[in-house]
Amino acid sequence: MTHEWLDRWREGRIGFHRHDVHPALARHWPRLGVRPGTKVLVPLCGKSLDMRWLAHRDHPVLGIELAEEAIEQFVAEGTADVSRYQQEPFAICRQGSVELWCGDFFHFHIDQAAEIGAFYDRAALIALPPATRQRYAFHLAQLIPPGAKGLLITLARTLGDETAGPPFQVTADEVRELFEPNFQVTHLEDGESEEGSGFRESVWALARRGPSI
Ligand SMILES: C[S@@+](CC[C@H](N)C(=O)[O-])C[C@H]1O[C@@H](n2cnc3c(N)ncnc32)[C@H](O)[C@@H]1O
Repeated sequence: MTHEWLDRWREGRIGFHRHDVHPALARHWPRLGVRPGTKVLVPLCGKSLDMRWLAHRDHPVLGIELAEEAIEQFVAEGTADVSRYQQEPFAICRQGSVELWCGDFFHFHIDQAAEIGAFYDRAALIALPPATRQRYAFHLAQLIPPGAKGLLITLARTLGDETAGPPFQVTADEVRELFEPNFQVTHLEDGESEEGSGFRESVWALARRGPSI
């Protein structure tokens, strides 16, 4: 799967990338009550413009992305100076208040997550095959401190093979199964299914519960 993502970026097969800010982020983030200044973790971030939206609202952003191409494209599309440094095994690229960590999300360690106080997942969970999603939910719970909140956007298929992907369908039952052990899970909305897209999005607010994991 790792190589497939790198191939996609190299070949420009990035249909998942949006050229605008996700409307559900703009609509729901302000209602989560995450304080300005809180650092937001964006796992499997691609070169999402949502990170700039969060940064403009005074949130330092820490994105984690496997593909160097994605990170280079993100900073090339920005205007601020870029600084680069290393925190093994990640190569980090900082532009303004957005830090992009190039490497595998599952290698990102709790010690590196010290300042994180919120998260945003659009097309991260649904990029992962079923067996990896449990690992993702557990890893996220390890990185997020009690009380921290996040927004999660999932997809359900309205057409075609329900097991195909990426993107993978993640049902409401699965969201609850994956996250309820460690998060309070609130369903916020089901989006419209865009004509012919074959998908319907769902938006969730998650709040990390006490220390048990
Ligand atoms: C479906 S895309 C979504 C990107 C972004 N969240 C967005 O909304 O545009 C999934 C991204 O996750 C990256 N990725 C996949 N597995 C990863 C992993 N284990 N660690 C970090 N990034 C990963 C891929 O390279 C790809 O850019």
